[in-house]
Amino acid sequence: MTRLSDIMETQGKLLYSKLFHKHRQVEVALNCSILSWKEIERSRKRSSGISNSAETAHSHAVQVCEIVSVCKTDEQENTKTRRSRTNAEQPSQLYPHAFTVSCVRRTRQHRWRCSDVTFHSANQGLCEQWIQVINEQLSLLTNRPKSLLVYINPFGGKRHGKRIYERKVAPLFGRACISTDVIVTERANHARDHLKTEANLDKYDGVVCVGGDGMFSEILHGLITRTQTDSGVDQKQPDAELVPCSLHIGIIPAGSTDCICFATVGTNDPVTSALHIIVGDSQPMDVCSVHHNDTFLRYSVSLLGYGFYGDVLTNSERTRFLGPARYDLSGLKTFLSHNYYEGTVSFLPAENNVGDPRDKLQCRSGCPICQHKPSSKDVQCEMSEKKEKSDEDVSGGWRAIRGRFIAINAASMSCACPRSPQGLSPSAHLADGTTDLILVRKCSRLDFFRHLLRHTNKEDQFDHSFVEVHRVRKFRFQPQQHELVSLEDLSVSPISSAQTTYNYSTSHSRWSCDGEILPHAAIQVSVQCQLIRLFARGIEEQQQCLLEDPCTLWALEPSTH
Ligand SMILES: CCCCCCCCCCCCC/C=C/[C@@H](O)[C@H](COP(=O)(O)O)NC(=O)CCCCC
Ligand SMILES: Nc1ncnc2c1ncn2[C@@H]1O[C@H](COP(=O)(O)OP(=O)(O)O)[C@@H](O)[C@H]1O
Ligand SMILES: [Ca+2]
Repeated sequence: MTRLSDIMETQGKLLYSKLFHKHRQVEVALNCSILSWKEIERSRKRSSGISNSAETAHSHAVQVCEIVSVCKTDEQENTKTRRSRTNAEQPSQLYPHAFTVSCVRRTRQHRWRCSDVTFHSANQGLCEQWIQVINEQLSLLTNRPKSLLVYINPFGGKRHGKRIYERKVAPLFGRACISTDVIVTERANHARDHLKTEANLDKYDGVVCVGGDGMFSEILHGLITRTQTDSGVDQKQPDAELVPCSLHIGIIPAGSTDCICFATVGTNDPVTSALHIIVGDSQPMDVCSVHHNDTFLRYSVSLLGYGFYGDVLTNSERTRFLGPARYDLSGLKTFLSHNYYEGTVSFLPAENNVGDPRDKLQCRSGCPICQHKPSSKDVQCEMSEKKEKSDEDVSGGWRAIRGRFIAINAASMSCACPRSPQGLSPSAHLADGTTDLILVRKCSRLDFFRHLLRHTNKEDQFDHSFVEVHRVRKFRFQPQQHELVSLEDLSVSPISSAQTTYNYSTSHSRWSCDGEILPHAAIQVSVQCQLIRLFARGIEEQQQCLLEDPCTLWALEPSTH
């Protein structure tokens, strides 16, 4: 790791000045990637034998790519600061000019805040020069969005979407000089339809969705469909080679679960998400395409759940007025019903080099597994090698499992969320071109409860005899076709552990696809590697956050946003 003292001595400084910060004289240096400052008096002491820790405690650095903005300090703000000081601190009055750098500050649990650092000087021209040079460096960061199209679902989650955007996000976008067109949706699928056909996407660097996973799904569908239409690709064909979307998607969490935001950022916090958008982070993401008998149904990026999660979602729709609490009520009801469903799951296992759902290698920022994007050719080569090695394999590498399942879940990402901080598949990857297929077979209520409970702690939820998990590139599900049953049987409930008769209409569950219900139980799913990109960077390792961000620990003034 680069030491702060090294940074200060780096050759090729763009600008170097002695300025005042918090009424102390500091040496401030800017090179093309780092803005750093250290107290002059303390650094002299250091050179006469004071330890390294003192040096670290009074030296500070910010990466240029994490600077939100720089501007002339508000005159009133400057005067206020000077008045609040005693006579002993008069020097600042001699330095009436100032500029403020707003930058990312990491706080606990992956949250980011925007903090201000103000530097004072007697020389107005010098302050202007600093503002100009920092702005020039910021303008070289070409990944930053300048223009965004924002869709707000006013009815998502606790119905706070509009307020969250106006109070917490818009001021930050304004500060970062990002222009926005904002559309508050008036009906379900408004955003999807607008993106599909009407929006002039050439104007924008990204699309921002304010809402939950359902709202994200609208943006996803609008953008993928538009990209395929513009490129002349027929997305309805199961084997279509889809074209990746060029616009990034930002998510401001304002829904009920917000799993896609949580699993890509590490927290559901609107300010953190806004800052990831501002700095132009980029996280590629896999997308599953779901078909029924070669008819396109939907795309999915997080959870495709049949059985338990499908039932939770179906039941929860009737109590949508309860907001996020509807899932707790419906979860309890579904758990007590203890239904299971028969069918056959067939899947194409992923190659060995993408790891295993139980390997405990979690997908984190800069994940080495996701860095390598295999071409469809690579995947096919590897598959045919695998097939040659396996003597019994006569089905092109496909495997089939028939059984009675309480839940069939395909997690294309961890699906971490506040209810389950590690997620349904803690080691699933965001952008490896695979999904983790979790099969929970019929078991006792108590065993299923134990399995569910493990989603809320760090115990291994796959370590049960009735659970198996496979990392796959494609899968199919065919529900059991039951013989027509008598009218008498139709009046009884679905298959439950207490009953042996079938209700024909309810012996099938329904698939929840990122929180939307699919109209068919029989589906074919194929993972499209890195089809979209989010304004995110994956979850940062906690330690990595602190080491990379020394300035945040000691240096910043209390004005945070
Ligand atoms: C004994 C305690 C058991 C607790 C088990 C908790 C397990 C939770 C796993 C949640 C996985 C969530 C996967 C994401 C699903 C969302 O796409 C979907 C729609 O979200 P939104 O549009 O924001 O409303 N949410 C759900 O399906 C809710 C699942 C809740 C399950 C209790
Ligand atoms: N203006 C609107 N009126 C009604 N429904 C809407 C509107 N805008 C979006 N929706 C739909 O609301 C559903 C839930 O939205 P979402 O933002 O995911 O909230 P939640 O997380 O609470 O489910 C989505 O399916 C979306 O299509
Ligand atoms: Ca994946």
